[in-house]
Amino acid sequence: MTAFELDALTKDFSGTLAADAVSVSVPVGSLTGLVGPNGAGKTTSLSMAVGLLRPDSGTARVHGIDVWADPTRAKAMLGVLPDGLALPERLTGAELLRYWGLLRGMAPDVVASRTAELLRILELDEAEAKGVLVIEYSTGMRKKIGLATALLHSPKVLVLDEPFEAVDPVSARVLRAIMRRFVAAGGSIVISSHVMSLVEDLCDRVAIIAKGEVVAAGTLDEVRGDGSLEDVFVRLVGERSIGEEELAWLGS
Ligand SMILES: Nc1ncnc2c1ncn2[C@@H]1O[C@H](COP(=O)(O)OP(=O)(O)OP(=O)(O)O)[C@@H](O)[C@H]1O
Repeated sequence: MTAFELDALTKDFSGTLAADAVSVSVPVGSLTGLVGPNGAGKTTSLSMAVGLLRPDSGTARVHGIDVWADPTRAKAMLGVLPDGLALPERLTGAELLRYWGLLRGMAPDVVASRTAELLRILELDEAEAKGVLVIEYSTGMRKKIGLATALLHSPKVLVLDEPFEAVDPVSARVLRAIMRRFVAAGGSIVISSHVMSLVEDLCDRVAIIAKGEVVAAGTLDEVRGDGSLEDVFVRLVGERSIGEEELAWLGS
């Protein structure tokens, strides 16, 4: 069964075809990695898939529910960590989560207990005790509180755009453990990442996107064959080297 289906999602930004019929299937219980070079169309595709950016054409379905035709039901099943998350910043992490949970119609006592647990597991509880506001958070702390907002309502599908960006190695382990726990409990995840080793370690499926098109997709083993994911990525996306004469002024 498919948890999350991106079906021919297309977006043209005044002549830039950022996503050209992007189709990606995320089976239930899978952890799917979306990889591709800068500007490939990952954020555009994921934003359309979760209901943040209206596609020119194509659809996205969460457990069969169309994200754009039935957003309320679809979004109840989605937990989203967008790229460059805009958060209300003059709140502490706990205040932000309470506000987020109540907006979603959750019971206040459930919000309170999950908030305390998430802050503790994500090691944001010390900052909370000192009354640190989200505006004062580091980039990695912002990722973590963003992930907490994505998890709070116990969604069925997590969509995480660059979840490990700026996150320290200890916290990255915690994030990986949370993701594995989520999948073991029957959830499904799609992440975008530039870190191939991490995708190989964490994901069971992968889609490579380049210039707005999916150029390879399948299980990790199907996509990488006998080589590494990085080898396949570079082969499909094209290598770029620096010539002898380029940047010659550096160090002169
Ligand atoms: N709001 C926008 N208006 C115009 N062009 C856009 C907009 N958002 C993205 N683009 C363009 O669409 C293309 C895909 O961008 P996108 O952010 O989806 O790539 P990405 O794969 O997420 O890149 P990165 O890995 O650098 O985050 C790029 O050419 C980008 O310049």
